[in-house]
Amino acid sequence: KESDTDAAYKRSRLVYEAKKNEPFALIFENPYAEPRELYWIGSGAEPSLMGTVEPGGEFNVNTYEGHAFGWRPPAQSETCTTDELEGTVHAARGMERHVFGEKPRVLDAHARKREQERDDPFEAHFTNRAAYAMRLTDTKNASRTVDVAPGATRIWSVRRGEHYDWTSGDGELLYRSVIEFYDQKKHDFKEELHTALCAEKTPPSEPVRVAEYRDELDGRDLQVEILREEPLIAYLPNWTKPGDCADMEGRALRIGLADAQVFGERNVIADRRAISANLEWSRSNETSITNHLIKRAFKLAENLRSYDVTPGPFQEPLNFIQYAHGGEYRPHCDGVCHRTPYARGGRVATLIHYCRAPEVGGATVFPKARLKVQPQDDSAVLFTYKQSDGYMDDGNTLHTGCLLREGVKQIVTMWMREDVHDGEPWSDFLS
Ligand SMILES: O=C(O)CCC(=O)C(=O)O
Ligand SMILES: [Fe+2]
Repeated sequence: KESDTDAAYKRSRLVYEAKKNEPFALIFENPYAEPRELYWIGSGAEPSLMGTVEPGGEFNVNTYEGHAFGWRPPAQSETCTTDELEGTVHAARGMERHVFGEKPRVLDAHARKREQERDDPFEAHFTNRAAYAMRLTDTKNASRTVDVAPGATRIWSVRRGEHYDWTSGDGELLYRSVIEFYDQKKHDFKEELHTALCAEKTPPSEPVRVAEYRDELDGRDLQVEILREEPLIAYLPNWTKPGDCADMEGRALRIGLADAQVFGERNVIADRRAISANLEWSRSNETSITNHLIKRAFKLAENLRSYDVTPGPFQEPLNFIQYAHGGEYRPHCDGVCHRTPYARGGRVATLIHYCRAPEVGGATVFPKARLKVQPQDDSAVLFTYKQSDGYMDDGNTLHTGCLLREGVKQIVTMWMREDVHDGEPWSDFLS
């Protein structure tokens, strides 16, 4: 007599075999600039033409597990033999789409389910972990709003990519929950180190001393407002000249501003909600505004911290960043900030140009150092994280771009590295 386990196994094999023989949909995509002919390679002598796929176009077929397809540029000859094909692929369940020229991508059952579910609604728990009442609002539907008492949890149906705002009793935006992926259930509002610093009631920090700085490159006398000595955090009023920022903005817009890095499948990013473009050192125009600004900033760092930093194409590109309402850059260090020895080729300092100051919110704050810089047009902030003892900072340069409450904020971030040169550019030191 057959055991239950054997019977169950046989049944599952039968279901599997049956499914295997069911047709499924497969989309072919032509990424090339010219059309491609799509062929089915059956058991016959010659592949048979299914149709022509236009540049960027798609072609749907219903096919079966293991069936073969091929493609080639059109009008090579009236007939087609397999060796005239430019590429071939075997259809597999879970393939769903095949891009000519690319490796076949077959999703296993689990990945297929995930893919389908990615944008499905699910229930998320929003908990107010602060000691005061907060209001929660769906940013794509402002009438969907609810008060959340201290300690209380609200359960809402949400989808990946949505944003939910937490505002205080007086209507100030304090936190934005971002639904980064399907089934991310827990979304808490809690006071973080930077919350109070970022709030409007906290004024910008006063300098501990003001230093005079002679900018030899432009023949200008500038003031350096030292907010902290070691690691150094300094505010630089009037750092850029009229036209400097407009030039960098123009370059960035010509390149095109795009979302911050995309990490594999995780393409909703909560930590840095802004669009940006890299501004490279200009090799064709050595006296470009960007190059000049880099030279000026490096001189300043050399002067204030005796850093051995050399400007040039071997340094990282600048990053033009634009924040809109609700944008922010959550707390992070630009370099290493946990008191380890400086490693050759690493970042030692950051200079942020404030090109367009936000109207409300959008300060840069340093939670551990408890400092706040409120951007003004054409000012900048410089902070250094390689200390004079050769060790890195211990967290005082941790910083955040606060939530932008009104207006637009445009900055240009510059990083400085020691020990980089033409033979060993910055990209050699990515770990
Ligand atoms: O937007 C800001 O104020 C901070 C930007 C920042 O931290 C960065 O670009 O690394
Ligand atoms: Fe940063």
